[in-house]
Amino acid sequence: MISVDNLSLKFGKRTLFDEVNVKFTPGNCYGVIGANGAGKSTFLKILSGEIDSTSGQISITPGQRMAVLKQNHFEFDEVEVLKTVIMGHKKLYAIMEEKDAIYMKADFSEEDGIRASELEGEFAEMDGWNAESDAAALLSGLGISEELHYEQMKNLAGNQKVRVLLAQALFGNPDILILDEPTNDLDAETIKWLEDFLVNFKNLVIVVSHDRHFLDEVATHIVDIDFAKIRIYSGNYTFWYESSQLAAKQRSDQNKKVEEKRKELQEFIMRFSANVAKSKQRPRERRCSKN
Ligand SMILES: Nc1ncnc2c1ncn2[C@@H]1O[C@H](COP(=O)(O)OP(=O)(O)OP(=O)(O)O)[C@@H](O)[C@H]1O
Repeated sequence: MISVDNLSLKFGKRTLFDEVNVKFTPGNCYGVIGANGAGKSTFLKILSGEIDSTSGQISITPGQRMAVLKQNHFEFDEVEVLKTVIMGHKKLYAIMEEKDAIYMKADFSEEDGIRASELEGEFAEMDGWNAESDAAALLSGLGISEELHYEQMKNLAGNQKVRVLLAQALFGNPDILILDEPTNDLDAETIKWLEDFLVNFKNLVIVVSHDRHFLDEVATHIVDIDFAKIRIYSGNYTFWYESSQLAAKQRSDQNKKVEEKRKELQEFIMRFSANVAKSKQRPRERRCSKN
């Protein structure tokens, strides 16, 4: 779970977020929407710890692993594709590296043996033996064919890199998945694959997307960023849109009624004032006629 308490962010004189209080709970997929420049990407960066808020607090359930779709397409240029995906699970990857370094040693000591067996235990617990096949399955699902799995990232086209980085974020069943515009550069078939993946994903997802159809398919809740406030609504995008249209219509009908009443009252006051003025004039007219 992620809990956001009294979060504010200011850039110079501009307040991007003002005293935001929201909670994101496991099992839900939150689709983040808002006008261009409302602060969607910035909000995800605060949640993932990439940038700090001006005030307030973000609390994440201890021990939960967060995976974030990387935006820098060149970060892993010198790394093999399959390895890039596995690197998405930092702890598992660190264990693999340490294990390999020990086995490469020419002078393998008793301590090395003890450490290696500890690492093997942790590796097995994390389902490490399936890491490569899981990573390969994700890549294939995202349209990266097997002959590219052992290529370096720099040899891939831009739209292929995006898919590998997406596989990296999805790898290893993270507790919290943060995705900013994941459908960019994906074809319709791959978007469908991602929709199915997210619908079946049991943990917490927070996703920014301009793709309304995608949000309709995956979102269980809508997070609306508007005028420095953040509100969460249950339901997918269409449900949110129709509810907000209905609410806007109800507000507009209500405003019309209030305006009609105000006009009626104004007319009444004018008529009343005119009558009072007339009645004040009459005795004077009478007095004038006597003289
Ligand atoms: N480091 C920064 N310093 C100053 N202003 C910033 C900084 N980062 C972001 N902003 C501003 O904050 C606002 C929100 O940016 P952000 O990218 O989060 O919006 P967004 O809702 O994701 O927009 P879009 O839909 O266009 O991607 C923008 O006006 C942006 O220029």
